[in-house]
Amino acid sequence: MPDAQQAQPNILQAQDLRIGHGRRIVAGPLTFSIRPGDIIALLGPNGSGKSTLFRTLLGLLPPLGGTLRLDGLPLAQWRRRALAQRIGYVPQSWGSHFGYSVLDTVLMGRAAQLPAFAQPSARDRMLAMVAIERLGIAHLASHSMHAISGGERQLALIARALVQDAALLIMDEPTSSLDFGNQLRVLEQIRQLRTQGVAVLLSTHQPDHALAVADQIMALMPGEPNHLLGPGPKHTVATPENLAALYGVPVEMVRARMV
Ligand SMILES: Nc1ncnc2c1ncn2[C@@H]1O[C@H](COP(=O)(O)OP(=O)(O)OP(=O)(O)O)[C@@H](O)[C@H]1O
Repeated sequence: MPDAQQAQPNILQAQDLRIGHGRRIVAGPLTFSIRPGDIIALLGPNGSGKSTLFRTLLGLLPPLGGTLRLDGLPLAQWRRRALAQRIGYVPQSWGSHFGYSVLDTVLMGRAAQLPAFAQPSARDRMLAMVAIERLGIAHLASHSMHAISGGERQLALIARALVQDAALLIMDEPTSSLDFGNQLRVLEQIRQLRTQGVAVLLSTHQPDHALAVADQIMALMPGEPNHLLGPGPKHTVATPENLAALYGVPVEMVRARMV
């Protein structure tokens, strides 16, 4: 990590955080911090608590222990709108029943930055179109979100997060339903966010994607409750031994390069 980045104050800091549902602690204690420009990949088998962690970081689930601070202030003290201006979220799927167009959906990303009830401006529309073009879906701008493929919908949701101007983007398996070309395109977009000082925390079931895009990796290791390995430099966390312990299968690694 460059020195300048290390000197930046934390955006998010979790100290001995315990996460879960009701009284059941799924994982913890978790201690990590996220600074501007960090790209951190979160690995963990099915049911290990990745979504539970994201929901906790988004203020949708209360921590079951420890502390969680955004810009130094306990997360519980943040108002929802202010939180949405600081943290953007890219879900795995689009749950809306409304037939919004791709452009309208991406424009919703600007809403967090606008005064309440304000209409998006020409600049907001321009920023939305730029993001749509960056992700290669300009030809779908006027299409309904219901009338495009799952992978195209995911690209639209990533475009929506890009225009949000949030300091931290949380991405739930951002490449899961994308074809090979779009996976590389999205990983490249994520890497470019670092140059804009945006921090990204993303989950993935593909360790090779974590190695391709992240600076640091952390993993929810099996246990009662699950515990955190890392975050640390990617090649020290994603070792064959650690990945074998994480997924319960023998792992051999070969180095390949993404061009
Ligand atoms: N709403 C809920 N109420 C109670 N328990 C839940 C709820 N949602 C998830 N869980 C449980 O919490 C644990 C962690 O689930 P979570 O969805 O966070 O895992 P995950 O790592 O995101 O899994 P996947 O990779 O399959 O998406 C699991 O044991 C799950 O059954």
